[in-house]
Amino acid sequence: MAIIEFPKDMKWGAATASYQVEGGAFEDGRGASIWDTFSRTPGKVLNGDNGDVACDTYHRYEEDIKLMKELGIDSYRFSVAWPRIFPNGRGEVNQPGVDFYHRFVDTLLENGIEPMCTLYHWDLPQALQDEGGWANRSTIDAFVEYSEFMFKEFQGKIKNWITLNEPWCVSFLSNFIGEHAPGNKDLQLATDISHHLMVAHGRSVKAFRTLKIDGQIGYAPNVTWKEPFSNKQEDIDACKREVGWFVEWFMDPVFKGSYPQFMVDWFESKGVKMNIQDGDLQDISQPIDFLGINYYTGNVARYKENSGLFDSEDLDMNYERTDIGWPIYPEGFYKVLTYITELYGQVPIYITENGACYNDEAENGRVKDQRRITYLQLHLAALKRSMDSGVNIKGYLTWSLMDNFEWAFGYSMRFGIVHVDFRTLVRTKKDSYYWYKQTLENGWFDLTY
Ligand SMILES: N=NNCCOCCOc1ccc(-c2cn(C[C@@H]3NC[C@@H](O)[C@H]3O)nn2)cc1
Repeated sequence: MAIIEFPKDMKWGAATASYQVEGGAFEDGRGASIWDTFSRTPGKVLNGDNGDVACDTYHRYEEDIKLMKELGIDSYRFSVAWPRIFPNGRGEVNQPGVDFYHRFVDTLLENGIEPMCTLYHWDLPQALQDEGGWANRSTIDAFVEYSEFMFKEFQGKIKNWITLNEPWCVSFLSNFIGEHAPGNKDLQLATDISHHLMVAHGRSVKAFRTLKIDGQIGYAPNVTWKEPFSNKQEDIDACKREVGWFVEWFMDPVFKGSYPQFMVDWFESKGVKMNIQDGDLQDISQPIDFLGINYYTGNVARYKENSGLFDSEDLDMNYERTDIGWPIYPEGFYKVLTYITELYGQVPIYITENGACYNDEAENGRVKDQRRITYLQLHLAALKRSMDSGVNIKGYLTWSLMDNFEWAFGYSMRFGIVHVDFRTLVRTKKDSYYWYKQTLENGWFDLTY
């Protein structure tokens, strides 16, 4: 037995994202997004799944907010579908789309739940992609126009803003590895996109400050941890490159005003050059109010010549894995959080995503997902350990409130503490929902693993 206790003022929440839960893909003037296109491209999404209906949150949000209220969360992280606001990415506003988010946010507030709004969680308007998408610097201007509209429209209602979700996924997973929309496989393109995303983030923060919006703003990179298999310098350096791809690449420009030279040099060795324009790094390094961190997994790794992008290989340490195949590595959570604090100081951090994929089904109105409870216990214990080491954690939002469209895995991979039957859309609270509810109520839990 070990009681893991958290500060009374810590914020607790849950997270989702527009394309993964909303549905209503063709309703009330919503424009197409790159994920509507990608999911309709044969072979890109498992079982040919798409977000046309998803969890139907577009119509069932009152039921979902009731679940949040019963859960007892302080904050709910959602994202706005850019093409619902600007069907063509810029210019004409789609008022019914704006009205939906007002109804949604008003209902959250009426139930005492703080909205945490992500402006960009991957559903880029297809009209912008048709002009090159994030590879085209004009998309930066479109994102600033969208940001400014949202800041002004929801001023006073939304006080917690996130510009970008997981820029690593938007740039490298989607344009180098090619697993996500739009599915390119070009390292130079992906690197250019990573830079344009960060410029868009910085200029959105600048707009937030210029408009004197009441509230706080940050962004939410996803991170991992790679522990060197040995003390050999080659193993240490290989892991530093792997972690630097997620941490320093997306955080040095914000907190230090420059890209990490060891990564720039490595990319140059792969034939990639940086295309930075005057003023870009000043824009990117606008001070932010908090850093969102998304963590799921990590591993032990070592140097292996000509293996992958960074001459590294993950080792099979026989760690337990979740149903999506990711090693369960809570030590990595502690390590990456303390590493970030060593690099950038005690930046206020919200864990904006952490959770596990387990595909337990509902039986007689119950979902026994004990493995998810164990995952959450181990990672919250690691989180508390990082807090005791000086990491400035302000809140924890689990991914996800409910099972949803898990991108290229479609509906086959379940991350929710609420089960969704995608045939009937019936929601069923899992055992982990009740465990999380109790933990939020107490502000502590008994680590029974
Ligand atoms: N380390 N080297 N990797 C190189 C090889 O990568 C292969 C695949 O990589 C990745 C990395 C990360 C992810 C990922 C998924 N989620 C879950 C979503 N988060 C936002 C929310 O929408 C959730 O659905 N978060 N992260 C997927 C694949």
